[in-house]
Amino acid sequence: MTNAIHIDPGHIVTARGLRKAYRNKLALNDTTFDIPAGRIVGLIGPNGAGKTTALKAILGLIAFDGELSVLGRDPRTQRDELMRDVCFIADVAVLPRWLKVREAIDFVAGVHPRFDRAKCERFLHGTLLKPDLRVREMSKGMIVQLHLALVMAIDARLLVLDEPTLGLDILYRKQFYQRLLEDYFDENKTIVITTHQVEEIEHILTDVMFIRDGKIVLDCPMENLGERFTEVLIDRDKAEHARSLGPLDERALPFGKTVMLFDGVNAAQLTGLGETRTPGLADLFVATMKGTYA
Ligand SMILES: Nc1ncnc2c1ncn2[C@@H]1O[C@H](COP(=O)(O)OP(=O)(O)OP(=O)(O)O)[C@@H](O)[C@H]1O
Repeated sequence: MTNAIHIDPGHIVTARGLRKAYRNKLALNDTTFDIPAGRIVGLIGPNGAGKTTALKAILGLIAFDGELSVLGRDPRTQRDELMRDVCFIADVAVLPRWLKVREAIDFVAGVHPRFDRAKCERFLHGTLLKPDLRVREMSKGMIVQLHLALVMAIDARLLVLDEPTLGLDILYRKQFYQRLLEDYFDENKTIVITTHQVEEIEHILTDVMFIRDGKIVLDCPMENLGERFTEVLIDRDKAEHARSLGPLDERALPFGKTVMLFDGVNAAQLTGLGETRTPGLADLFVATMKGTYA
């Protein structure tokens, strides 16, 4: 049965029916998705949804059941080959505190064949990160800058980022994503990012996947969200009729107004109910995940 899945050569990741059980908890439960090349995919889900487990499977760091192809390889058996084309940062707290900037560069240069030292030094130029500065002397934001410089100097086809900006202030977070977009991403690269900070990455994503209880519950290119989902500011006297169309979610606003979110309801049926717009990713996330902690 192995290798029975059809793998589209344009896809960087093909996952079919992934399953990972931790004692009595299913972290991945028939998880199925594709990641095409040249995309920036947000894997978004509540705490404990299985995001990190999915990334660990992609990186060949855990055992699991199901079919998974990453850059045409099985991460369980071809991890070493795979790592030549894949780059990841788990989180920014992993660098040892005694490490100097120059040693961090030497280390990555030693372990990663696609690391471009000159490019890394260009990224560091103009920052406060001088070669002899130690990690313990850096602020959290400076550690992120170092990480960014190290990671963006690696010419990897797939970059995997698990909560890359956790614990950092909004200025650094914005800068991180902006640089990722401007200085790293191109059509030959694919980026997978997990995060809770939906609003900040929304504008750089090309695709979004929502994961809940180990299952992909939404998988959609950003440009198609508007076709599928509509938010309507319902006129007071239209609420009953609107409810009969089965909104995914409903929330009250001041002055007796109501906002309803519809999935796949024809635009023609919604006109006349009130003002319509495409929902933001955060509202969509909240609506989709309702009842998670119930
Ligand atoms: N090593 C482990 N041993 C036991 N259970 C684990 C282990 N790793 C993860 N789990 C469980 O698997 C589930 C999925 O965890 P995972 O870390 O993938 O979630 P996540 O979506 O990344 O969550 P968060 O947003 O909180 O980081 C959780 O219920 C978690 O408790």
